[in-house]
Amino acid sequence: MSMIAAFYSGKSILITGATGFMGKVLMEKLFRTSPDLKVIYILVRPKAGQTTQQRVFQILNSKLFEKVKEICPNVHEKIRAIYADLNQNDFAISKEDMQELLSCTNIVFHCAATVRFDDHLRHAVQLNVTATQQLLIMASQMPKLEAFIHISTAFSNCNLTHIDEVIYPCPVEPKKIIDSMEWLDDAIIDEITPKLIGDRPNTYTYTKALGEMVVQQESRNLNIAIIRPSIVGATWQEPFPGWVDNLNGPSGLIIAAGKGFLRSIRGAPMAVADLIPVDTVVNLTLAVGWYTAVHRPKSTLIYHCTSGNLNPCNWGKMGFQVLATFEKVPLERAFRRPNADFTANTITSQYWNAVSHRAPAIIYDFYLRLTGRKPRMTKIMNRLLKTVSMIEYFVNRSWEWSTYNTEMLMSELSPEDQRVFNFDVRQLNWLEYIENYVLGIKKYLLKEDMAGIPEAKQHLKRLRNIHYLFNTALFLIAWRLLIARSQMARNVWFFIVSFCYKFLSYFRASSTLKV
Ligand SMILES: CCCCCCCCCCCCCCCCCCCC(=O)SCCNC(=O)CCNC(=O)[C@H](O)C(C)(C)COP(=O)(O)OP(=O)(O)OC[C@H]1O[C@@H](n2cnc3c(N)ncnc32)[C@H](O)[C@@H]1OP(=O)(O)O
Ligand SMILES: NC(=O)C1=CN([C@@H]2O[C@H](COP(=O)(O)OP(=O)(O)OC[C@H]3O[C@@H](n4cnc5c(N)ncnc54)[C@H](OP(=O)(O)O)[C@@H]3O)[C@@H](O)[C@H]2O)C=CC1
Repeated sequence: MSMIAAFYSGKSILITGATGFMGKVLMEKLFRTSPDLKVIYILVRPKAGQTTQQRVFQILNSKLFEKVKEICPNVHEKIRAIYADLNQNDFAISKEDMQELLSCTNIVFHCAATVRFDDHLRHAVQLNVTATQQLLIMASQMPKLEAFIHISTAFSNCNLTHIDEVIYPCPVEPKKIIDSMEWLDDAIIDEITPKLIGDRPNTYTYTKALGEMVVQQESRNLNIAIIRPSIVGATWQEPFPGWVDNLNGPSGLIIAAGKGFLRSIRGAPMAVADLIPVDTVVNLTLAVGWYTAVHRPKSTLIYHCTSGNLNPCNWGKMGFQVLATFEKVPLERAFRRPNADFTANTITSQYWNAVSHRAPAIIYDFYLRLTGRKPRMTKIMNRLLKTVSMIEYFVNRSWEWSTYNTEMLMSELSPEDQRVFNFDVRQLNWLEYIENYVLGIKKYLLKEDMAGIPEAKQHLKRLRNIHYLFNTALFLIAWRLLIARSQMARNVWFFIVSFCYKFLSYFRASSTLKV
């Protein structure tokens, strides 16, 4: 019997960010392994025209929850969706709901965050810092609380190269930042943002670091742990391999490469691609919840959920395997044949941006205009290049995260728990994982039918022929222009033509002689 699964039985669990990528997988695993848990409270806001109930209904009826519904048929009754907006005071939770949350919750998993790299500092502070502070204040009023697990990111200290499982202070106190966001106007915040984030690349990593400081400062006598995952990718094993449902991290760029939009990224092929499957993060999170509640460590422990130091993969290898998979299972309606690379040189990268990204987009838009349609490729390409510029920081460097606490926890688990809540990334086969990731993107994210693969391959063949035709035409035009303008080119042309003529005459003469 799994001790961790048994621990969650009968428990009331509060999850923030349950509608997000990680939150959904966390809920799924909890229901699948501990179907006897009492209730999962989730804080949900209405979104995109859907009420909170409709959103929950959609999640429970998704492919991800298929297995859960077999194991725990009354899963609908065990989820309590509570209307909440983490940007509001007291999260806009009603008095009755708040009372229930405060009096019943045993474990809190705080996953909600804004993960946008370009979010305005005010908004990123509100969600990643102030909301964390408010949730901790709420947690301190929960008499039955056994553990509070905060999800941070391994990149909260990405300004360092070696990162230990400790909280590193930021120069300005989070409380001062929170206060200042209340009275500074947007223009001033824009001006001071680069100074505040310092040598971090964006507001996301900065506010996640502030969030950790808040956790430390507001911890009081709570049992708290922090988990720092690196770049979270599709599922490795559970509930099935390759599940993913959003464009964050590598997923959007893998699609862009598969569709043939993305041809080159300025990145170091040998830099460590510190990906971590989402089910691995969730397994560690649940194990940490159990350990924190049962063993009550004296201080707040931080757990790095990373792959680089135990089982490293690099960007070059990852890119190669992504392309190899697209050879076998191409995406439908690609713009060009998938062919992308990491290039460490800035000038080469700018060259490829002009030749392989911008120029084809301009040419295609020109073609759309000619055929009476609305141009759109330049806009798509600008968006893609913006995304690429934002991730460049992360694909040009390698980090070393110590994993002392994570390894300690692994050794504390029973063999059964090590199997059911496996977070040993040393067992991961990267080539297999990346292939499943790419297949998962095709199936679960793009919802493409596998029956369409032959047609997708035919389409790629047509694109290859168009590519050859286009290049030949381009060469001939360039050559024609060159010989019209340069005596030297004309001489070379004359030399080649007369050489071919002589060769053919000699060949014809020798074959006549033989007869
Ligand atoms: C060479 C071989 C190639 C093989 C592929 C290999 C890929 C390697 C990639 C490496 C990736 C490395 C990533 C490192 C990240 C490390 C960071 C630390 C990890 C974390 O802790 S947090 C999780 C990461 N967070 C994110 O990924 C969020 C990033 N997204 C953003 O910040 C914003 O969305 C972005 C990119 C700034 C765009 O903003 P904006 O222009 O305002 O656009 P919208 O967000 O409103 O979206 C508009 C439109 O674009 C679609 N979209 C959104 N994100 C992506 C994306 N990543 N890729 C492609 N398309 C994206 C979105 O759905 C919208 O579409 P519509 O159709 O609805 O308009
Ligand atoms: N994905 C990754 O690569 C990594 C993620 N992390 C961390 O993991 C955690 C989960 O990330 P992930 O699941 O990928 O992120 P998602 O963007 O998929 O999910 C974010 C969640 O936060 C919720 N949320 C955001 N704003 C509000 C709000 N105002 N009120 C209520 N809920 C809100 C979202 O709700 P809604 O659906 O309504 O928008 C969603 O459920 C985050 O803390 C992130 O920093 C760490 C490392 C890497």
